[in-house]
Amino acid sequence: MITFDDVTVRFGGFEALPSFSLRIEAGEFFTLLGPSGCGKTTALRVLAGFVEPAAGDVLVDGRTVTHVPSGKREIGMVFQNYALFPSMSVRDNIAFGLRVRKHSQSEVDRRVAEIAEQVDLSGAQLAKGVAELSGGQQQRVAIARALIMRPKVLLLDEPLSNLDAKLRQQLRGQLKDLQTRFGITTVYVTHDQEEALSMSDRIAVLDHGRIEQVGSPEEIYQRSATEFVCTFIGQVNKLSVELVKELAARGADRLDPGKASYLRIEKVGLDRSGAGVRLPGTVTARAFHGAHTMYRVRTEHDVLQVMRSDDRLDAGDRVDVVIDPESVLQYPGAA
Ligand SMILES: Nc1ncnc2c1ncn2[C@@H]1O[C@H](COP(=O)(O)OP(=O)(O)OP(=O)(O)O)[C@@H](O)[C@H]1O
Repeated sequence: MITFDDVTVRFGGFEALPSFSLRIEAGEFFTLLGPSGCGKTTALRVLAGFVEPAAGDVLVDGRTVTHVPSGKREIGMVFQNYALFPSMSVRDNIAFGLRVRKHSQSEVDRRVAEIAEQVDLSGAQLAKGVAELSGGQQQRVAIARALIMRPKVLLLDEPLSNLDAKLRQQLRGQLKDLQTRFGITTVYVTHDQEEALSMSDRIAVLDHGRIEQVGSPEEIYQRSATEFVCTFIGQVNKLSVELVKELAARGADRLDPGKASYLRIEKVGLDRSGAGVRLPGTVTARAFHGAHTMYRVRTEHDVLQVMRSDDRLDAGDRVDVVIDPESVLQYPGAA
């Protein structure tokens, strides 16, 4: 549906995207995830037609659009700051694109009413000025304004990052529901790994303009392909050479102590019944987070961060740390 074929983008002498290739399927909720400056917005802007690549092509529905002007690409965009017209009413903001294209008044009225209902904006809200709406409502206006043009593709550039944490969480679900309901191919840009994991069908993790891994949220998280992906997604313990040697000596002979080794914080067992290699440890710190508790546990070789759903332990408690060698992720590189 969307293809980036060897796309290279340069700003002066700097290559923001070197030979970027990616395929996004029709109807997918696809996320470009990576740290600040990794090139995700640049990739989105190439797709939208705001940045022209130095080499390579972009295809939408099998048609090359590399040199097609932005306005003719049938692509809707929602930005971080919504880019709404502050002096216009909600209704006029949503109707803007149709009016520019000279649709009849009755057609505009019909489509505004239809889209407002789909994104849950009431008649009273349509009559308000955009500044009178909350951040979350303004975001729905921005989405309605994009969707009313019936684009083939919806691009969302960090659309939740201006909102407070609680609302952001709520809107993740709403946005995903909307996308499912419309079935529209969506490309989402974020640096927030939790957002990416909870909303996406597939994710591309980017670093320095290069794709490190493309996969489902589960693949990216459970089978991180590179050390960068492993440490960028979720929280991990880097294991010492001594600890990996001990695991290897105690039966985990697939583990290579010469490699960089990681264990996700929720994979460290503190439960006698767990399967794996047991190591004596002492809890040195505890932080209660409500739904889970974080512990620091000292073992002979390492201090491990541990996330547990129960909070029965305290600093000073002796515990059995249980490590299932199958959960250890290893990568070439410095151990
Ligand atoms: N118009 C431009 N001129 C020069 N350099 C640019 C331009 N746009 C982006 N860059 C550079 O290209 C790189 C990628 O930028 P981009 O905005 O795509 O990153 P990003 O991953 O979206 O980051 P953020 O999350 O901070 O927005 C950065 O190093 C940035 O400084």
